[in-house]
Amino acid sequence: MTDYRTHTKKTSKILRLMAEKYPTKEAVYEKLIYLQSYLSLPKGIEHFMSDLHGEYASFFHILNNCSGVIREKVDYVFGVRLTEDEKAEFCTLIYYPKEKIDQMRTERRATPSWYRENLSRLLELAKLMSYKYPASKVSGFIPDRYASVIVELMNTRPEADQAQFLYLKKLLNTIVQIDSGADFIEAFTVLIKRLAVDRLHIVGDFFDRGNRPDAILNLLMEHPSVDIQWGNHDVLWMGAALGSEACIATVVRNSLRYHNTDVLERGYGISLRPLTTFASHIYPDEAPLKAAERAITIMMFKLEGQLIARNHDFQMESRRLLHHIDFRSSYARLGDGRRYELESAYFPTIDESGEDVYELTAKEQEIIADLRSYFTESAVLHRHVDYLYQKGNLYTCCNGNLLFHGCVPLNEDGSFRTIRFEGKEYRGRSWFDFCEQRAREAWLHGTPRALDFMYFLWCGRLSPTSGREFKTFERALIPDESTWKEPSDPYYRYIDTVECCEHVLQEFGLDPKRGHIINGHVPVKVKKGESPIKAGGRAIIIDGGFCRAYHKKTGISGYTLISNSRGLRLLEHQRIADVREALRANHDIESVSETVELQSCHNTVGDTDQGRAIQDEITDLYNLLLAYQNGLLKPQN
Ligand SMILES: O=P(O)(O)OC[C@H]1O[C@](O)(COP(=O)(O)O)[C@@H](O)[C@@H]1O
Ligand SMILES: [Mn+2]
Repeated sequence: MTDYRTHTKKTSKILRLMAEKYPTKEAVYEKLIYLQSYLSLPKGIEHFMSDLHGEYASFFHILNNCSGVIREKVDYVFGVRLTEDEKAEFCTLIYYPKEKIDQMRTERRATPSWYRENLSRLLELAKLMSYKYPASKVSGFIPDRYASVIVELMNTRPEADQAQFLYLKKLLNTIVQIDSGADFIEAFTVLIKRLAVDRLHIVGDFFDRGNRPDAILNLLMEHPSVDIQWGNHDVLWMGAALGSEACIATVVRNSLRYHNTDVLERGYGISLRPLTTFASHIYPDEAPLKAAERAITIMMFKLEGQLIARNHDFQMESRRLLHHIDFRSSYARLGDGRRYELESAYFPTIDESGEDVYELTAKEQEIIADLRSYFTESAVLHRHVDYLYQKGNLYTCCNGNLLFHGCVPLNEDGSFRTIRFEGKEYRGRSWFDFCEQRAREAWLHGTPRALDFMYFLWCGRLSPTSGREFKTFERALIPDESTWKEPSDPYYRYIDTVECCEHVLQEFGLDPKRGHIINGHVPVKVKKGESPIKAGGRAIIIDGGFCRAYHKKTGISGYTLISNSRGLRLLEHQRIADVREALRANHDIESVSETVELQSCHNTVGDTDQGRAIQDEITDLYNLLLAYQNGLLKPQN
């Protein structure tokens, strides 16, 4: 009885709230008709990318050419009506409208007929691409200032009727005559790009290696529909911004290694001056950058060592190695019991005879405190980190697929690994949920334990974003490369088996037979014949190496995975293009397309997560209509 009453009370509360939004029967009809029919349209196009690693030029181009989709649509619409050169030039106009128009003006080719011709081509393309969307959604994609004229243009049917043909001609002529051709071209290109990508998923690693992660994030922040799955490099920077000293030292070290100090200094206003001055003092024989890298590396090992010592649950004891250095002989004893010679025996900042090799010197403390204040006070960095927290998660379940950067920790036999942490046990999804919660604690409360945790997420063997035992100590200090190999989680082997994929999908509440796992983190060595498609398409690893440093390894320059109404398709981007190159010769990134999965029937909006939410709304609307009809609620007139 009580249950029934609470239930009806709750229902009528929902109905009353809905009645405020839809006060008349007509308003309910309108919404119901719209939602019901929307469910039958093809599902929106999702694009997935990962491991952007600061490669702004490539990302900018791929965002502008919508991963190659625009070129395909142009081919489809204009086929042999335009020559290859004309199509290439038209594509460049869509990718870079402002720059292309400037170029045409400088070359005195921007004639009224050029404007008219291109506007009419853009209109034709936009019309074809809009068929997948309800009209109201299309108008939402049009930049406000031009909405009414573009809607008018989109509604013309010149092929059906002579009067319509003349009407369209007049519209275009007037636009050009009053000198607004350039504005309208630009507005159309915005619309076309929105129509090409309904949702963008970035499966982690914005930062490090490439030099403009800040510009990537600025660009992305303008995109209307994005979600992010954090990568290990992202959590490292997030931890640094929030004040973790171990994260700060590592970020600075990575930037120095890749000569990317501009990101820090110019992008985020973080001065490395105190560090470089100090470093050139203690390593006078080294070049300034090298000296700074050496100095911060030792600080990083000290801070990391302290952090590992106070966090046994991270299970990273094997990474505390400074105290295994025999400073007199300049050898270090590693976990395998063997002694390895060090690259250098010179450790001016370590008190070799002292009690604690992990203690920072007074000067080091001063430097890290300075750096810490720069990181925690950089407004630009904090805007980016807030965005990563707002749009990002450790994993995302979207339309039946599971997205995360690294791995689900497994045992050697492929079962989920149980992880003990602070007296509790976690495995599979519960471990992801715990890790995400702790990462959010760092953002919301900045607790020391959560800040330490961010470092663990960056490089912990059990971290879902890493899943590798980093050999930073060996890579930095021991020339013998046999010590550099980083053992990784069994997940990275098992992911090639259908059984493992199904097990993981099920663990995250997804249909094991229909879902896919989408990961980044591990560069796919295409050159060596490795495929990004695992377990017959149940998992796809889309780290194609946007980052230049990895091109040699992967042999390509990045992937975009595309999910449309017919299935999944992978685009392999062949070589980097940039704006100048595109404008000079209308060059595009060449992309090779591979079908991962082709469905026999089209997926509709009704088959998506959004579709299921709409279905709920429809049920509520029917109930409201019923309440209006049977007098439970009174509609307004
Ligand atoms: O997530 P990613 O891109 O694989 O980066 C982490 C890797 O980078 C490293 O820190 C190596 O970096 P370097 O190439 O700069 O030496 C490895 O130890 C680690 O496995
Ligand atoms: Mn990674």
